[in-house]
Amino acid sequence: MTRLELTRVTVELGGAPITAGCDLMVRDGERVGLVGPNGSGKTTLLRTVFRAVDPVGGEVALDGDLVGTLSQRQIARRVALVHQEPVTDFDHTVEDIVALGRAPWQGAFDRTGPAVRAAVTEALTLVGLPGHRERPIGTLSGGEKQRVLVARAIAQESPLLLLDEPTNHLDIHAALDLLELIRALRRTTLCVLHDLNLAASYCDRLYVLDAGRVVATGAPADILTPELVRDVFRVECVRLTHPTTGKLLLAFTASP
Ligand SMILES: Nc1ncnc2c1ncn2[C@@H]1O[C@H](COP(=O)(O)OP(=O)(O)OP(=O)(O)O)[C@@H](O)[C@H]1O
Repeated sequence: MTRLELTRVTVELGGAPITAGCDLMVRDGERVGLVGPNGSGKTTLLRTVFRAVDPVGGEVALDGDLVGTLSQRQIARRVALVHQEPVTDFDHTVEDIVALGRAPWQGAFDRTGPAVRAAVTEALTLVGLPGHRERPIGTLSGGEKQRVLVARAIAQESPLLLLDEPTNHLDIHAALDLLELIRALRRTTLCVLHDLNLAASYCDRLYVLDAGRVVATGAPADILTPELVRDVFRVECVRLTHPTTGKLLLAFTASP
């Protein structure tokens, strides 16, 4: 069982308010999306979960435990992060990166131990990169790098997965592939996504952030109305139904 609960979370950075009184819950097994315009506070909210940012107000709880009472190691056993920056550390091999996922579970970090090697093999096989183990990370494509970060999260065995724009640098095939891979992992996930159609097809529920506040939450088809999209994202759209998946499909036009 895993459960993430943010209650009235308020964050200030550099003396400026970034989020204000945000409530957000991710229940066991759910795939929850966090959407909103650039600068609305999505990444900041995500960062409160692993204490990269401490709120000035409100609470963040993992399975009922306030994250402020947990060590980084305890948090890392419960939460894995797949972030948006491409891996730029050219010197490390794929194996080095994935093995880092085992660090929260080890006494003295030993990335060459047989248990770690087995975990790396299993994770790389799951993400479809079993032959990439010895490759320097800098030689991989953007899609492959993202898969390596997912493999690291798999090796971490944390029940909650946080994803910050995981499809950002990916072409549409790689983006759909990655989301399908994450869906197949069946972890509880909170995922920041910019593409509302990807969010609508991938997520059970969405939270919409605007200027640091949660302005809507619910099933994508219930909340992504033309009015909300206009108010929050400043574009016009019409709602369609995907002919094969039956999912909500938004067709956008720039506002006049
Ligand atoms: N360390 C910091 N000091 C001051 N302001 C910050 C800091 N980090 C972030 N901010 C500001 O907080 C606001 C929210 O940023 P955040 O990255 O959370 O937004 P976001 O919704 O994830 O944006 P994007 O979609 O562009 O990634 C932005 O205005 C940003 O400039």
